This record gives sequence, C-alpha cells and structure tokens, in this order.
Amino acid sequence: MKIAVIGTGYVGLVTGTCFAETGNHVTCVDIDEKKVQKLQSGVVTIYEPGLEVLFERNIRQKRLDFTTNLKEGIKDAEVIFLALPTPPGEDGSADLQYILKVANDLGPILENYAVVVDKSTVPVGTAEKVHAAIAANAKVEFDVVSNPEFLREGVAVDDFMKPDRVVIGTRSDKAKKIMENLYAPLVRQGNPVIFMDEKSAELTKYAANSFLATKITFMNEIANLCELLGADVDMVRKGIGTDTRIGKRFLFAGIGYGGSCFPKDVQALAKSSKDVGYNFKILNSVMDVNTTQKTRLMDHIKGYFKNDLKGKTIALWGLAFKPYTDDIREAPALYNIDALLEAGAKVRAYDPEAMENVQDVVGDKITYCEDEYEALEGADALMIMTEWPVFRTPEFKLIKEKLKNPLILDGRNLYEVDQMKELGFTYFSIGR
Ligand SMILES: NC(=O)c1ccc[n+]([C@@H]2O[C@H](COP(=O)([O-])OP(=O)(O)OC[C@H]3O[C@@H](n4cnc5c(N)ncnc54)[C@H](O)[C@@H]3O)[C@@H](O)[C@H]2O)c1
Ligand SMILES: O=c1ccn([C@@H]2O[C@H](COP(=O)(O)OP(=O)(O)O[C@H]3O[C@H](CO)[C@@H](O)[C@H](O)[C@H]3O)[C@@H](O)[C@H]2O)c(=O)[nH]1
Repeated sequence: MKIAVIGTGYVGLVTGTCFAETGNHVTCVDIDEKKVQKLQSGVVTIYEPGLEVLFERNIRQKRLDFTTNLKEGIKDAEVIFLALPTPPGEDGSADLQYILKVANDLGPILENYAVVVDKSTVPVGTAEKVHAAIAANAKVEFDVVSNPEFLREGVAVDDFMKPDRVVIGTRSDKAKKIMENLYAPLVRQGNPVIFMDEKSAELTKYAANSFLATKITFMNEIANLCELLGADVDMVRKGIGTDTRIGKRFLFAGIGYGGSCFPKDVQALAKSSKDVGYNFKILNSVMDVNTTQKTRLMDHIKGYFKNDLKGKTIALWGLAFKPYTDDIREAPALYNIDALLEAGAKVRAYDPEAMENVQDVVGDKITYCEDEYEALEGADALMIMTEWPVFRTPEFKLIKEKLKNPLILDGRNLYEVDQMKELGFTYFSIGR
C-alpha cells in the first residue's frame, strides 16, 4: 500500500518507519526543512531505541522516503496519516491549527480517493472538522478516520509493532477495509483492532491518558501520605498491584508525570468537559497534585539547608522526562532547575541523551557534565530526576567522596532506604 505521513516527529517517524517495515511504501512529509534534509541523508532525528535499524533498512529497500512537498508526498497514497502537533492553546484546549492547516491544504490536491487518518491526539469532533476543511475544496471522494496512537516514548517501536490494541473510529465500510488491511500484519500477532465511531475513538485516547495520569497521581498522594504516617509506598504498591483489578503497571510514585502527552491531554480533556458544561472534578485535582509533586523534593532540600540554598551547588542526575528518550517536554527536571536557580543555587547536570535539548531551553544557566560523577564535583547534594538504568547501581563510595554533604534526594526511589542509611547518606525519596 502507498502511505503518506504528514508530520515527521516522534509519532510520524515511528508510524512511517513501522508501516514501511510491514511492506508499505511510505513517504513522510514535514515542513521543517532541516529535519527533512537530515532524514533524507539517513540520520534519525529522534532518540528512540530500535528505530534506527528499521529506518536504515527501509530506506535502503526504498520503502521509506522524505519530502517537504505535500503534493508530492501524498501522490497515489491510499492512506494519509496526520501526525501533527496538537499543543495546548492558551486556554488549555488542544490547538488544532496545524491539523486544520494541512486539512485545508489537502482538499485541492487530493487526486484519488484516500483515507485521511487523524493519528494526532485530537478532541472529540475533530474528524468532522477535518472532513469539512478538506471537503471545502476537494474534487474527489475521501474519508476521515480517527486512529489515535498509544505508543510510549522510549519503547515506541515495540508499542507500535505489538500494540495492546488498535482503535479505529470510522463509520465508512470502505475506510474500515483499508485500515483493516493496513493493520493486518499487527493483528496477525494477536492484537485486537477495535472499530468504533469517530467520536468514541477520539475520546478513548483522552480517557486512556487521563486514567493513567490519575492512577500515577493517586499513588503520588498515597506516597505523600506514607511519609506522614511512616508507611512505605513501595510495599503498598506491591500490596495493591497484585490485585488484578488494579494491575501492577503505572503505580510508581515519583516527582509527578511529565512528557508531551499526559500534562497536555489531561488539561485538554478538562477543558473539553468545561466547554460542554461538565466539571470533571477528578482531572482538576490530578493537575493540582501533579504541579506540586514535581518540586516535592525542594521542600526536603530547603529543610536540610535551613532554607538557604544561596551559593549551594546541586548535582542533577537525569533531565529527560523519563528514561530512554531525549524528550524534555514538561520534564520535572526543568521545574526543579527553575526552583533551584530561583533559590540562588547552582546546578551541575548530567543526562545520557537529553543534554542538547536542555541546553536549547536553559542555555548556560546550568553546567552540563560529561558523566554522572563529573556532575558531583564540588556539589552540596545530589538530586535524581530520571530513572536511567546507569543511575541504579552507582559507586556510592565515590558519590560520598565527591559530595560536600552525604545528601541524596531521589525523585524515582532508585535505592533501598536501609542500604542508604548503612552507607551513611541522608536520603530522601518519595513515600518511604
Ligand atoms: N510523542 C508521543 O509519544 C505521542 C504518542 C501518542 C500520540 N501523540 C500525539 O501525536 C501528535 C504528534 O506528536 P509528536 O510528539 O509526534 O509531535 P512532534 O512535535 O514530535 O512532531 C510533529 C511534527 O509535525 C511537523 N509539522 C508541523 N506542521 C506541519 C505541516 N503543516 N506539514 C508537515 N509537517 C508539519 C513538525 O515540524 C514536527 O516535525 C500529537 O497530537 C501528540 O499528542 C504523541
Ligand atoms: O508508574 C509510573 C509510570 C509513569 N510515570 C510518569 O508518567 C509520565 C509518562 O510516562 P509514559 O506513559 O511511560 O510515557 P509517554 O511516552 O508520555 O506515554 C504516554 O503518553 C503517550 C502520548 O499520548 C501515550 O501514547 C502513551 O500510551 C502514554 O503512556 C512520565 O513522566 C513518567 O515518569 C510515573 O510517574 N509513574
């Protein structure tokens, strides 16, 4: 099948590459000329484990190419994916300008019947809007389908190739058959495709992300309570996670959820609800709790230094919003950097993949280090922001030697509390 993917970011590049891997001819389109040039010259533009191998193979076998020209990109495409940004607007709602711009552009240049697929996360009613925008100038028939994406960064290729489920919202039999064919290689591995109407598919995506964000937030509140009551959140997590009705996953307490999806999608669902006169109370609480949770360790560090962080140097391990990605969108580390700088502290940071992205945003306000131990040089304390595996079994002796005070504030609960005590550290973690 010939496919076009419009928008070649995290979702677009993974979608395009994976569909090329299952035998389709894919053209990825992006307006970012530099990005397209890089991709054309064989450079993967995001850090995503497992992607490079598929990317190189499918370029070599001529199933995957890149262009900035929309008309050229969609030529003969049976399916056109929109994997465009839907960032939060000023009022918190999803900003549809990128989607609707491309929909407007598509109308006059469609030459054959095509299925236009909303892959981006978009509010209920967007498929209708996209349909209307294309129809305004279209000369041929087309369908608009909602096919939200559930991949997680860091394991995106695996999530895409072996999804728990594929959700497809369409009431067109023709579009349904084409989408069924396209996803057949993934379905054959036993993963269900769930067909529904467009609006239900659109809401499914927001419901999934909001539910997961709520689950994490609930555990963060349990963790905060554990600290006051003297209980251990890791024990409570194990105790409840073994109940299959609750499940083991997404129960890890920490310094709040970040990333490009949960924060914006929870906000957008709350706003969509408000727009139709419904006060989605849980979501408002989830957002409130998450805001304070991100900088929860600041209370402890301020307490330790008697509210005086002026001139103190703090080492930060981890900047990405989660391991195995270079993505720093809404990363808790950024909020802690702001809070530390505001309190007059200096920051020495290390992350295995996200340093360049942080440098673009924070510039030379902090010091970037070659590795985790260099970040400790002359530091008064260590704060852990991301659970990269390399931080899990460090040389504690070396940490102690390098730090001016044996103080570790761990936002990801990487170490055993008893072991840290034995090693002579003052150790703050979350909910233990
Ligand atoms: N990142 C994720 O893990 C993830 C997972 C599931 C769903 N989503 C959703 O998918 C959508 C895309 O997210 P992303 O993280 O891939 O975004 P991204 O910012 O990484 O990529 C979007 C790309 O679209 C390009 N673009 C913008 N306007 C364009 C135009 N007119 N024509 C062609 N290209 C254009 C940008 O240059 C950029 O490369 C969002 O709605 C997001 O919520 C993201
Ligand atoms: O038990 C947990 C699990 C996650 N997190 C945090 O939650 C955030 C999001 O993590 P994760 O869901 O793994 O990453 P994303 O790549 O943002 O993926 C989410 O957002 C995507 C974009 O919509 C969806 O496609 C995915 O299904 C959904 O999991 C991160 O800050 C994590 O640190 C926790 O604090 N505790």
